Amino acid sequence: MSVSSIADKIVSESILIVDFGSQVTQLIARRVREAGVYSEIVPFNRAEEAFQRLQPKGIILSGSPASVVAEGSPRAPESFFQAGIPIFGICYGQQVMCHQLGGKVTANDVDGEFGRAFIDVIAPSPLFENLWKVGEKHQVWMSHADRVEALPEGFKPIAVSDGAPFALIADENRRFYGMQFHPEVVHTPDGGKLIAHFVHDICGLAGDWTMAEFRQTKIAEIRKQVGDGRVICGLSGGVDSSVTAVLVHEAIGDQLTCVFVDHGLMRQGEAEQVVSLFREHYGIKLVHVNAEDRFLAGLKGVTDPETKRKFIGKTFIEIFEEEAKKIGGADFLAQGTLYPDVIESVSFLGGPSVTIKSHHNVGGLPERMNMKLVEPLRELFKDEVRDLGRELGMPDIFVDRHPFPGPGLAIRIPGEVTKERCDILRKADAVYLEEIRNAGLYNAIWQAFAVLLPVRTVGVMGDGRTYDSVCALRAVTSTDGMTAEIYPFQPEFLANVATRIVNEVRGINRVTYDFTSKPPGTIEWE
Ligand SMILES: Nc1ncnc2c1ncn2[C@@H]1O[C@H](COP(=O)(O)OP(=O)(O)OP(=O)(O)O)[C@@H](O)[C@H]1O
Ligand SMILES: O=c1[nH]c(=O)c2[nH+]cn([C@@H]3O[C@H](COP(=O)(O)O)[C@@H](O)[C@H]3O)c2[nH]1
Ligand SMILES: NC(=O)CC[C@H](N)C(=O)O
Ligand SMILES: [Mg+2]
Repeated sequence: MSVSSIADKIVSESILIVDFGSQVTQLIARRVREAGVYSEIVPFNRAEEAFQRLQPKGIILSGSPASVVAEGSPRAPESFFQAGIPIFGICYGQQVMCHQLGGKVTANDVDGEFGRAFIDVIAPSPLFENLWKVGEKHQVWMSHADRVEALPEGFKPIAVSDGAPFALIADENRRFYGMQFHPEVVHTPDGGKLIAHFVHDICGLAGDWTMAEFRQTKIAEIRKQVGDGRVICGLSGGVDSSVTAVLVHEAIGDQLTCVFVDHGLMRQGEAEQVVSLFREHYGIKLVHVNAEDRFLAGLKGVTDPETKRKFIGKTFIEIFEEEAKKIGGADFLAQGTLYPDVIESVSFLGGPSVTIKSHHNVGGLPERMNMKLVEPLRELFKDEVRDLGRELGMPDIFVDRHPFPGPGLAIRIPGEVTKERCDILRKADAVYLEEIRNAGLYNAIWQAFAVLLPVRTVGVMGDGRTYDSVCALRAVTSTDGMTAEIYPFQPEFLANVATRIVNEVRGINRVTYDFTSKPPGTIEWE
């Protein structure tokens, strides 16, 4: 198949997900993609224009914190119910569909159903043929207070629960389905299969969307967007920018120049590894900027976390500008922006959210440099980016790498950042990661690192007194970094790492483990 016909196919064989602001809308996209079908999430108030562009083969309406009966609560475009294509409403999505089609929804602020529930299947449906049978009970996950009291014409219940007589409803003629539970979360064990049945059996999509096709489509798109233009890409060696660089390079070759900024805040051996992989494996044009002195000079005496972050972000931008000028200017900036970074969630809380910490990113760059953005990973989640990296033949050492923040070790050294303290932290971090790798735990952990605390404590080594720094170890599991659980190491493992660090790293005489989940903690310490 030619590249352009693949692109046409992907766009025409898609599912449109209408976002009403649920916390878990992204998971719907995820399940659809797992079923081998391309999908896009759009906020409800922009859904109509997205429909025109995509011409989807099915629509999924998400949940919402809003109540259908509240004044001004969101609605699906009326035209969707006349489009002649299947619709799948989840929770609020079911309620809003029933409300708009003439059913009745009632508000309930007293109690609701939150958490695990069971549904009884009471009628057959093509939605779950070969999956569920009449008379069976299935576990689902509920999170609602409002409920549908009367169904619109044409609908009938096909499963019921104690709290929701209309747990699952269908209008088989129009191919409209609604459910009070959330099939997209893992606590609904068959939920992913139910969504797969909807996109395959009800919408008639083949489910042959693959990373190989995605790669070809993106390459075609990048070529079309960039033409003969010049592109620069900030390369950190992290998963997102590395995959972006390799993909863009495959599309436009030498028109791409990568800029790796070594701010002296990298982990042990990291700068050398990034530069050699890219120079040797890929022959990608790569500018290696050694800016350690500049960053450390600017960080001298700085102890406030936000001041550190802002200085580092600003200096990154200055360096990108300088490097772009040296190659005669660039028309485009390639960035590894991922789906969780771009989702335009619908805010019901009013007002902007508070700044917890200023993440370094190059978001401020394009406006100032007048460069257009090339963001081929915008639709993907992190693990899908890893799949794409593997599809591109990239080695595991890049693809499976834990995320590493742009400001690097500076935000893992509370207090003043000096070269000496960076060196101490680099050694402790390397021991910790080596032990994690040796124990075969690296890929089970989302992110692990050491932090060097500005606290000195007393110890005894070789019968002598020591008075040195404390090192904290952190390891978390997560899916997107927004929430995280601590990794439950065996005590023996941590004791062994602590012994090695205290013995091998001069300057550290005590090691602690951080047991804080996110929230209330954040993953990084600053
Ligand atoms: N040392 C660096 N040199 C050049 N660009 C960098 C550097 N650090 C970060 N960046 C830029 O900032 C972007 C954001 O960093 P971020 O850490 O979110 O992504 P990443 O490093 O590519 O992937 P990962 O999340 O796996 O670490 C990167 O994609 C890259 O373009
Ligand atoms: O590129 C980045 N620039 C930053 O300034 C930054 N701060 C935090 N992180 C990473 O984001 C995830 C969530 O981190 P927090 O819980 O500390 O906010 C974790 O994976 C962090 O490592 C950053 N990444
Ligand atoms: N999860 C949801 O979509 C909830 C919908 C609505 N807010 C309710 O409480 O019933
Ligand atoms: Mg990174």
